[in-house]
Amino acid sequence: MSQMQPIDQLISARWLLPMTDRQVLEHHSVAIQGNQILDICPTNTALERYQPNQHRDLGDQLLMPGLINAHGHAPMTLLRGLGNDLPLMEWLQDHIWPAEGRFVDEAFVADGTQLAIAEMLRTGTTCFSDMYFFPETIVETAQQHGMRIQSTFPVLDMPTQWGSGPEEYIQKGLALHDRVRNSNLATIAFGPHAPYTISDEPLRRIATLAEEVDLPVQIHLHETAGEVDDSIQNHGLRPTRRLAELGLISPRTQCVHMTQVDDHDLKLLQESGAHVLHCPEANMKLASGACPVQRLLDAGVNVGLGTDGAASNNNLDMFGEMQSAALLGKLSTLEAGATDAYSVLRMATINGAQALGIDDRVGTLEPGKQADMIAVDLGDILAQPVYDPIPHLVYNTNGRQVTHTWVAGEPRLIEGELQRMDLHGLRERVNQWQRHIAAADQH
Ligand SMILES: CSC[C@H]1O[C@@H](n2cnc3c(O)ncnc32)[C@H](O)[C@@H]1O
Ligand SMILES: [Zn+2]
Repeated sequence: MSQMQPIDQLISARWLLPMTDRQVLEHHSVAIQGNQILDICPTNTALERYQPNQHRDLGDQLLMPGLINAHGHAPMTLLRGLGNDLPLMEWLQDHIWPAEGRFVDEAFVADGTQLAIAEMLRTGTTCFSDMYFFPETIVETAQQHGMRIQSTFPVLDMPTQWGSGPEEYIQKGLALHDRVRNSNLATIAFGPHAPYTISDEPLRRIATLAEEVDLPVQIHLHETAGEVDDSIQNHGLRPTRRLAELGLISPRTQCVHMTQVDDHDLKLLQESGAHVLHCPEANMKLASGACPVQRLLDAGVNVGLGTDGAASNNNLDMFGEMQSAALLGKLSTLEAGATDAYSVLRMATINGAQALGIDDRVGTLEPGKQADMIAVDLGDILAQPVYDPIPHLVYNTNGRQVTHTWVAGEPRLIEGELQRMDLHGLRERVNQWQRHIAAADQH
């Protein structure tokens, strides 16, 4: 008789979506050893082949890769709902930047990040990219709660609570990179805020350093038509062209928003291998515009998906974001076939991983990859019938249907309950922040 192989965990479900192609596997299991996927096979075979330390049979649920929120500002959960129904610059200048100037410190960043992590783990996100002040605190909080992160350290011309100017931001960011270079969960990237908050000289320096140290660069780009017009006035160039001339449009570049794309911009993106990160809900809420996602995908540009911060969304639920991406893509082109459900699921998984440069580790369920996975309950009567799980996930599902979340094989959400997080203490601190911030916003 053949020997059964001892393994750490076996997780079985009615449906399994590996996201390596459009297949939906039925009655399959994932075998996990340590933090990695060892095998994916029919459950009958798995039960003959493996002797798991723990076997979790999820019944009428679906297993898929954890979602990758490729752009956001985690601590801004504490500013959720501050300044609504306003365009970008009014929202930033009259509400957000004054509140940040007054309240952002390490405690604000730690509490806001924990709140964001609670929401993201609860709604199926296993990896997030972040751009905010005090990235050291953000990375530490993500590591404490076992979440995968790309932390992009901000670089701007002006001084903030975190630093005096480009030189100090870069020096602190690179020191953070040095500290986490061996981490399994955290990677670091440059985060020049936007073409309108940083001048040519530091942008050129970032391009050189990113190449030398081999780090990605994430930047808000072409968020509004106004940004493009201002750049033409101030620099004689559209922002993407300006960045390209400074050496900053390359396969390591993650361009956030891109609601304005002319033929020349498209060519620059296509030929450089730069990535686009689409944030449909923030773009709709601030009336910034619509990123031409299908046109980019058709041209071979990799497009990931992000929520942006909770202050312009106003949640971090990537299921809602997928639905918005699919619907906005159709409305803005008047093509029902645009941004189809499978393409949007790819944007929220493997495309995000590619943009962040971690697709060798996450983004699909495959042997050898990290066990970053989620289980989604498709059994509720309100979700019946399920003809095809792929469109069902995009058009019917919301983040609260996520029942389990694993990061690197560790369960962070079990049967809807966040593990190892003091939600009571967090709620008290968030209430305190709200009282202080609301009082200041009225003056
Ligand atoms: C430099 S840290 C991040 C900085 O970005 C601000 N921010 C949040 N959302 C947006 C957006 O959509 N466009 C531009 N800037 C944004 C945030 O308030 C921080 O100041
Ligand atoms: Zn943003």
